[in-house]
Order: sequence, then structure tokens, then C-alpha cells
Amino acid sequence: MIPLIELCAVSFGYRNDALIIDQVDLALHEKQRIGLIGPNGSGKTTLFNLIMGLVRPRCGHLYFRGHPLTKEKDFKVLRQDVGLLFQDADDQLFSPTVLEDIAFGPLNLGVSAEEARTRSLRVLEELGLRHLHERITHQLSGGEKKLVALATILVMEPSALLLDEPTNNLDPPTRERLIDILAGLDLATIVISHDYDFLAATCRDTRIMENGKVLIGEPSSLHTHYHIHRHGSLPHRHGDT
Ligand SMILES: Nc1ncnc2c1ncn2[C@@H]1O[C@H](COP(=O)(O)OP(=O)(O)OP(=O)(O)O)[C@@H](O)[C@H]1O
Repeated sequence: MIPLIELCAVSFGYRNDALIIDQVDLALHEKQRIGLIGPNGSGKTTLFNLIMGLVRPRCGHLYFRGHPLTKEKDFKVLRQDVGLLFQDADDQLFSPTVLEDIAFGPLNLGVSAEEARTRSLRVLEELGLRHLHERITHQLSGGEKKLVALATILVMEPSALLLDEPTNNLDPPTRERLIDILAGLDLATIVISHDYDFLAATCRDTRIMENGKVLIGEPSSLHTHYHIHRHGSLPHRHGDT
């Protein structure tokens, strides 16, 4: 089956700097959910930026539904169908109210104001956020912003999601709600997270990003935790020193 998104031997480095992404192969199939974990600065967000066409590879090839992604117009097609949840929700939200923020995407596609409102309220309802629809966006809490940012993506009915640190700013009950929300979505998804337990709860495939490479993870033995021993905040296996 042709993957939804495919990277073949993709390499990237900023300007003349060393490679951050080094000959990476990665395929995301319909309905597949991949978790991506790795140290700070290992290139996880950069990988999303490459997929979205926000930066271009030094070499290698990207494909969307089997079509090569080379020109801006190719990435425009991808961006209409792939939703990127930014690490910082403030980068995603710019309208005065929550409802306006969510309706912005559909309105931009030419949907009528009434239909955009109906769709936006439906997504808010599905995410349990209906009560926020008249709120001033920039006054929301960090966790509320994160879920509203997710709503701005889901209202576009994408085929795939790229979620960059979706549990940042979420308290435990909201994090649990996000796990339930993702379980209810049948979408191809790549989730970047340092929260291994979240990845284990939401993704069957886990990959580790390290030294510019994307390696296959071993979800059963790999995990993170803090303040216990010196590998605590990095993915590791017990048996490591
Ligand atoms: N615009 C830029 N110009 C130069 N270097 C950059 C730029 N953006 C990111 N970098 C560098 O690229 C490397 C990879 O950054 P990236 O944000 O992809 O890492 P990450 O794995 O997502 O990190 P984190 O877990 O901290 O979010 C880092 O060393 C970062 O400083």
C-alpha cells in the first residue's frame, strides 16, 4: 500500500551547519500512529517542518500519497490534508475568540459562515470544549489553548496529524482526555513527545530520534522517568548504566 507520507533518505541541516536529519527513511500509512521520542535538539520538530515543507531537504525525497513533494504547490496540497499541532499553541491561535479561531480554516476554504460555525461548534462539542467557544483566546490556560489548537486542526477534517509535544501544559485529567480523544480518532498520526507513557498509551509504533537518525523503538522495554537515575529524562532501557 502507498504510504500517506513517505521520506526516503532525507537529510537536512540549517545553512552550512552539520546534518540534523541524516538519511532518514520514514513511512506513515493510513490510520497508523507513530510515536517519536528523543533528546532535546535531536531534530524531531525539524522532521515535522520538513514534512510540512517549512524547510527543504538538502537531499533525499518526500512523497505525499505517492506524489513527490518538490515545489511549494505540492506542499500546499499536503498542508490541506495534514494538520500540524505546534509545540507552542500561541503560534497556532491568532483570532480574538475561540470560535473565530476554529472557524478561520473552514472560512478560508470558502465554507459559508453558518456552516463554519456549525462545524466549529461540533468539533468543540466532540472535544468537550463547547463551554469555551465565546472565550477570548489569549486568556485561555495553556492546556485549554492546546486543546483549542487541536480543534482548529480537526475542524479541517485532515487525513493525518502531526502532534508536537501535545501533552505540554496539560494536567493529568486533561492529558487523559487527550489520550481518549486520540483513541477516538482514526487518523494517521505522528506524535512527538518526551512523555513515554503517553506515547505508549497512544501509539503502537515508537521511533527514537538520535544523531540524525530515526530508529525503531522497543516500546515494551523503553521508557523515561525523572530523578531516579542518570538516564532518567532520556529514553533508555533498564540494564543501561
Ligand atoms: N532556524 C534554525 N536555525 C538554526 N538551527 C536551528 C533552527 N531551528 C532549530 N535549530 C537547531 O536544530 C536542532 C534540532 O532542533 P529541533 O527543534 O528539531 O529539535 P527537537 O528534537 O524538536 O528538540 P526539543 O525536544 O527540544 O523540542 C537544534 O540544535 C536546534 O537548535
